[in-house]
Amino acid sequence: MVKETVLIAGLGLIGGSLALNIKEVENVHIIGYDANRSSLDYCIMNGIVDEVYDDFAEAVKLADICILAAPVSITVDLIHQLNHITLDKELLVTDVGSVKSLIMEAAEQLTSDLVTFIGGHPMAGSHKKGIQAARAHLFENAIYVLSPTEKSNEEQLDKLKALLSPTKCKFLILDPEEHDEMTSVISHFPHLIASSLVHQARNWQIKHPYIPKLAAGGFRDITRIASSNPVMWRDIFFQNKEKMSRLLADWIEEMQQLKELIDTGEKQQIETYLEQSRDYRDGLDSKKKGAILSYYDLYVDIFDQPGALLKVAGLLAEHDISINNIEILEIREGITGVLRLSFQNKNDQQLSNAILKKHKYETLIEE
Ligand SMILES: NC(=O)c1ccc[n+]([C@@H]2O[C@H](COP(=O)([O-])OP(=O)(O)OC[C@H]3O[C@@H](n4cnc5c(N)ncnc54)[C@H](O)[C@@H]3O)[C@@H](O)[C@H]2O)c1
Ligand SMILES: O=C(O)C(=O)C[C@]1(C(=O)O)C=C[C@@H](O)C=C1
Repeated sequence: MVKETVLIAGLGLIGGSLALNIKEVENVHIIGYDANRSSLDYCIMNGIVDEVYDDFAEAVKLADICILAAPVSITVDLIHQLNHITLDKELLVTDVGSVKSLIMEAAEQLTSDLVTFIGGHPMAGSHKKGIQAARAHLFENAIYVLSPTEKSNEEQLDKLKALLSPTKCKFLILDPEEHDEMTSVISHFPHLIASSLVHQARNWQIKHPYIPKLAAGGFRDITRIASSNPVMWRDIFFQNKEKMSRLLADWIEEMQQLKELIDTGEKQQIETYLEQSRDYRDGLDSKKKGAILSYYDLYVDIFDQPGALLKVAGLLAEHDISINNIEILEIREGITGVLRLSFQNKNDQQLSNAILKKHKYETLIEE
């Protein structure tokens, strides 16, 4: 079987994580392109790709499949560049951009008969950036949106799905406009709000220098994503500008209504508002509904002792249980803190609960 060459253009968190998965596919030669030389060196040193190039045109001429994994504005530029590169074989191009419309518009302007584009977006990531943050398991069970074009056919779509199959993603075909509206609500706008909450705290810190010390689990949970990559998010906000602006207008109106309820002391209405929000949020996590990817969580009380976390992880490792994520929700000196352990399946969650209980840990299972 002839080896296919896959080019990943942009070897950061997402491009690097995809490379780690595509390595599992047989008969694939992975080449990488990035504007940052140290990312390319890191990829070679760690065997993430087979070869690297610092010239896009040179690399793309060698490729059968090209995955564009740079920030969205750069992805648009790279698609435009494809029109000025002379190819001598067919090329299937996809991307991973968080906003689809402008990327798909650029793809429609591709002139070569040899080039076919299928849009893509894995609905998983993190607030970290760069190749060092790349992880093979990043996409497990996540939705992977694919947006075929008029020119693309089923065979090409299947080829792409096969290439991405080690990610263990669930593929979902979406129209770009629909995609951008939904992601603006569930991904892009929440990032803006998280950042605005951090700004608000920073402004109040002028009056109350002690504010950061009071920031406990709640503030940390809701603002984690404010630590994300500013360049990437700036690009996302502007590529999805109209939808962001509309959501901001809706949000301002809703905040105005809430202000009035608070100002006029409408306790019952505020309680109802909170109840409705809690019920919808809890429903999103429901494993039966499967609306949001949720892990099987187990909460464990631990004391602030050296090695407490290692001890819990060690006990589970002895039983070959793999933990998907560990998060310290809150820990203060000398008192109990809470560890949130997330597992991929119910069996691991239940088994871990039994093991930790046997070792006298206080646990709580999230059903
Ligand atoms: N981070 C997430 O949670 C997430 C999730 C899904 C999709 N995405 C999308 O994935 C894409 C990449 O995001 P990321 O999180 O991997 O960012 P990242 O910053 O970790 O990686 C981006 C990479 O692109 C490279 N790059 C920048 N300019 C370039 C250029 N001109 N030519 C070549 N390479 C260039 C950077 O050097 C870097 O290695 C974005 O389009 C983003 O919208 C991000
Ligand atoms: O987990 C995170 O930190 C993310 O922000 C991931 C996240 C999101 O959920 O909004 C971010 C951007 C994407 O395009 C897809 C996923």
